[in-house]
Amino acid sequence: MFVPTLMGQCTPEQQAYWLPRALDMQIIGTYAQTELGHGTFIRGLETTATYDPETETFVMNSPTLTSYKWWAGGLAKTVNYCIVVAQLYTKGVCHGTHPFIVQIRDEETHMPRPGVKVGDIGPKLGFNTADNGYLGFDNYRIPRDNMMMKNAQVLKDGTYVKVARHGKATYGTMVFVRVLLVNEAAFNLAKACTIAVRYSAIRRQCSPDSEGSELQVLDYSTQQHKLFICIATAHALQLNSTWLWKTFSDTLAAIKQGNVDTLPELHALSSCLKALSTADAASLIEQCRHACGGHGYMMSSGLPYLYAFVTATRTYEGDYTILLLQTARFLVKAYEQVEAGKPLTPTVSYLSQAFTGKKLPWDSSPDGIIRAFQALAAGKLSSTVKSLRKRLESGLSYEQAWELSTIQLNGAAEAHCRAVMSQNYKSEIERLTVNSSPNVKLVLQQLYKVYLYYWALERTGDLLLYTSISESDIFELQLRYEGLLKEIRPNAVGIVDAFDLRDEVLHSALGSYDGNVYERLMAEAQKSPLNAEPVNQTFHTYLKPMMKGKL
Ligand SMILES: CCCCCCC/C=C/C(=O)SCCNC(=O)CCNC(=O)[C@H](O)C(C)(C)COP(=O)(O)OP(=O)(O)OC[C@H]1O[C@@H](n2cnc3c(N)ncnc32)[C@H](O)[C@@H]1OP(=O)(O)O
Ligand SMILES: Cc1cc2nc3c(=O)[nH]c(=O)nc-3n(C[C@H](O)[C@H](O)[C@H](O)COP(=O)(O)OP(=O)(O)OC[C@H]3O[C@@H](n4cnc5c(N)ncnc54)[C@H](O)[C@@H]3O)c2cc1C
Repeated sequence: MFVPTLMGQCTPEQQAYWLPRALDMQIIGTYAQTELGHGTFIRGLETTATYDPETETFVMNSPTLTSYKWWAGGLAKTVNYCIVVAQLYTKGVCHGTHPFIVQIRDEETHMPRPGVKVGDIGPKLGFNTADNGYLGFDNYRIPRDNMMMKNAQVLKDGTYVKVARHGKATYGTMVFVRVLLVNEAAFNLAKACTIAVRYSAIRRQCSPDSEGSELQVLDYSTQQHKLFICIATAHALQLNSTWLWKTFSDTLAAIKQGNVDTLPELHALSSCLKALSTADAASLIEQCRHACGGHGYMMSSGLPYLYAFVTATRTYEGDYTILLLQTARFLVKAYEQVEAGKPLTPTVSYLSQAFTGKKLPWDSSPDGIIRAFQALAAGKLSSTVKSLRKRLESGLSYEQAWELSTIQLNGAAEAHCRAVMSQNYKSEIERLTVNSSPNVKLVLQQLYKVYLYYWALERTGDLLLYTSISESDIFELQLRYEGLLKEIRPNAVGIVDAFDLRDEVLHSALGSYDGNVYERLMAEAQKSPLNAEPVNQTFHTYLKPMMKGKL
């Protein structure tokens, strides 16, 4: 995040100085925004940067315990520079949060600079190879030029000048990383399903027909139900990430030309796609672990590590709930635009046809299911706006009415995101398989249908509310879904092999290409320090005295 922020928040002159140093690793930096007391609410950050025109420096301070920076990766022991997000004061006025480049350690000795308090935050659920740190300042001075001045400037005399065309331009790095995280979610989920599918082809358990041999667990319908949605979701996330990256690049190009019109839609999209992709990836990686039974619980399976790593992505760079609420703000505005007969931006354009007051006729084709997901999102949005307005009519302020409606707002944003993801999944497959063989197309279509049927069956309650789907339609869809799992089964191992992940990347005794699961589990077990000696010292120190009654 250090380098992208240098690129996105510095003037060309600042970039010319800082970027070569960072890219050559002459300096190592991190992004220190979150504090002990505030992560989500950026406007509530407490670290201060007060401009002193006498010395042309900013004085950095951490006025409270809760103002200590907390979490930044590599901050504890590795980095010598930081981007610090702090409340900017000049001429006695607070201008809100701004980013600053702050040297925290000596470039030769690596000692913390006087006035800098830095350390490690301690062990975490995962991410333990990153020395996430804390950081506080005591009247620590940095040169005026170290304020990142692309979007706002403080002149030598302390005059504050706003440059950016958009009020949230300083949040740019977060948008960029949210876009990257969709890809990260796809990649890690692909790893987990490669491990779980390969293992399920090796693992044999139970014999449904008592005379026959034991089945590969991958042959069980319930196992296919657990795993094939993971493969389909990895594809859906990968294709959505490609699409989102293009949307991001187009918006960035427009911003460079001075046009910020598409930024709100990019923010709404990157927020909900980051939220849903990281949440889906984390829960499906856990599902892959379940699918591997006891051996999935071994660290040597690679799955606990993957889960611990990915579940953090649901929180960092904007918590799941918070980001969905950002998308919900955008959706409520889109609803109002429909009411006012105004045009809508592309990803919400489906809303213009949606508020008919009638249930959408159910159509179980893939296109029909996407339309049903859109109807569901529109229906939820409409009910949410009704709740919001009812609360406003009862005399509540907008903020109070909004707060009370946030559960529904999140539901509407989640449904919208699922509709967008399904639509993108379809259009990206079509775009990318124009020249593919019929068999490749067939397999990709099967996985795509698994995704649609799975989520339709997960959301039958909502579909009953907002479409004309009947009990027999649901029954028929269930049978079709179960049939599809059997069609995919013969290709399942080939499909995960096609992710093309090397054994070194998977790092799993269960998921290696050669399938030597039991040999690898045993080899990994031999590495346990407890196997280094036949009798452990604890026997002599504790067990023997206890058994002899001498403890
Ligand atoms: C593969 C890479 C691995 C990288 C490892 C990364 C390790 C982790 C790093 C981190 O976690 S860094 C810290 C990240 N922190 C966060 O993400 C904090 C989350 N919080 C926020 O983003 C914001 O505080 C908020 C929730 C968006 C709210 O901000 P604020 O209070 O300032 O705004 P609002 O009043 O809610 O909204 C006003 C207005 O602004 C629009 N808006 C908000 N954010 C953006 C944005 N990024 N871009 C464009 N527009 C934005 C928002 O939609 C509102 O618009 P209107 O509705 O008023 O039109
Ligand atoms: C592994 C890891 C690495 C990180 N790396 C960095 C880094 O490099 N740099 C950095 O600056 N930060 C980093 N962070 C911090 C991270 O960005 C924050 O933890 C994250 O943004 C969530 O903020 P929070 O911790 O304040 O959670 P909180 O906001 O305190 O969330 C707690 C709960 O309150 C809920 N909540 C909060 N506000 C509202 C609201 N308005 N409405 C409804 N519910 C609400 C949340 O949904 C959540 O359920 C990292 C975090 C982790 C876990």
